[in-house]
Parts: sequence; C-alpha cells; structure tokens
Amino acid sequence: MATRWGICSAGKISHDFTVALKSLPDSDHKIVAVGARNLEDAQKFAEKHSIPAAYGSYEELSRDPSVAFVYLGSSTPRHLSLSLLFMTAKKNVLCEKPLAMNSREVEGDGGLPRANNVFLMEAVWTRFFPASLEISGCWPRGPSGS
Ligand SMILES: NC(=O)C1=CN([C@@H]2O[C@H](COP(=O)(O)OP(=O)(O)OC[C@H]3O[C@@H](n4cnc5c(N)ncnc54)[C@H](OP(=O)(O)O)[C@@H]3O)[C@@H](O)[C@H]2O)C=CC1
Ligand SMILES: O=C1OC[C@@H](O)[C@H](O)[C@H]1O
Repeated sequence: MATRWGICSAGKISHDFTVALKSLPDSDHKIVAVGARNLEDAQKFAEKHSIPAAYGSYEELSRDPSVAFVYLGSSTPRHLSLSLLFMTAKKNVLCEKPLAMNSREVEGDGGLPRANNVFLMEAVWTRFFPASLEISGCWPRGPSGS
C-alpha cells in the first residue's frame, strides 16, 4: 500500500520535495493533500502538482484522515510547534531542517512520538549518503547519535 503524504506549506522546498516524491512509483508514495496558511496558495499548489485535496490551514490538514505522513516545509520558527500539532493528530512527520530554533526547544518533547506511536524525522538527507554512512562507522557515537 502506498504511503499517503500531506504537504504542509506551499513554498519553495515543499515544491522541490513534491517534485522529488512524485518521481517515485505511485504504488509506493501518494500525495493526498496540501495545507497552507492561505487556501488560494494551497489550491494553486494542488493544481500544479495534481494533489486531490487543498486546505487553507495546517489544522485542517492535521484532521485529514487520509494523511499518514506529513512533510513539513513551513518557515523555521514554526517547525517544532507544527511537528507537535501533526504528531498530536497521530501523523508521522518529516520535518524540514532545522527541527527547532535551538536545542533547548526540543528538550522535553522527546516522549510525544513514542506516546503517540508516530515517526518523527528531521530531514537531514545527507545522513543517508553512502559516504556519510561509511564515515559514521569510523568514530564512537555521541549522545545525539551524531
Ligand atoms: N529552499 C531550500 O533549498 C531549503 C529549505 N529548507 C528549510 O525549509 C523551510 C522552508 O524554506 P523555503 O521553502 O525555502 O521557504 P519559503 O520562503 O518558500 O517559505 C516556506 C513556507 O513558509 C511559510 N511562511 C513564509 N513566510 C512566513 C512568515 N513570515 N510567517 C509564517 N509562515 C511563513 C509559507 O507557508 P504557507 O505556504 O503555508 O503560507 C511558505 O510557503 C525553512 O525552514 C528552510 O530552512 C531546508 C533545506 C533546503
Ligand atoms: O536540504 C536541502 O534541500 C534542497 C537543497 O537545494 C539544499 O542544498 C539542501 O540543503
């Protein structure tokens, strides 16, 4: 069954992510909805990328039962609060980097993904480069796994 994605924000990096995701087989990944602060922006984005549902708020996107994973491409100061909004709604979240404005902000919120049985990832895609994987085995892991 395809992973059903919702796109949060209709900006530049959401556009790039959507184009990249749509290059994968439809049977693996489907974009089912987009939400933006403004309905017109969401509708334009939906039309451009052939996405079936468009919402004029992030809250509405968080209530769409067809969305399993949210790609969060909003502006940086809202990353953490929106990640919490979607995880509270039991959505898995792939959050654009950085996850928060500073490390202090994320302290104490670590329990939510586990409590709600959802996946949270900061979109540090370079971690998956073959060279990064090779190098990561070369020194002891720090407390953050970095
Ligand atoms: N562009 C890139 O190459 C990369 C970007 N990123 C990160 O992704 C995030 C988005 O970047 P990018 O797409 O380039 O940025 P954009 O300027 O395109 O903004 C993204 C979205 O943020 C919301 N937004 C913009 N301005 C404001 C504001 N003043 N107040 C509240 N919300 C606002 C809008 O959401 P809406 O559509 O809902 O109105 C907008 O579509 C940033 O955190 C950035 O650091 C990370 C890696 C690469
Ligand atoms: O995460 C990213 O996405 C878009 C790229 O252009 C950028 O270099 C990278 O940091």
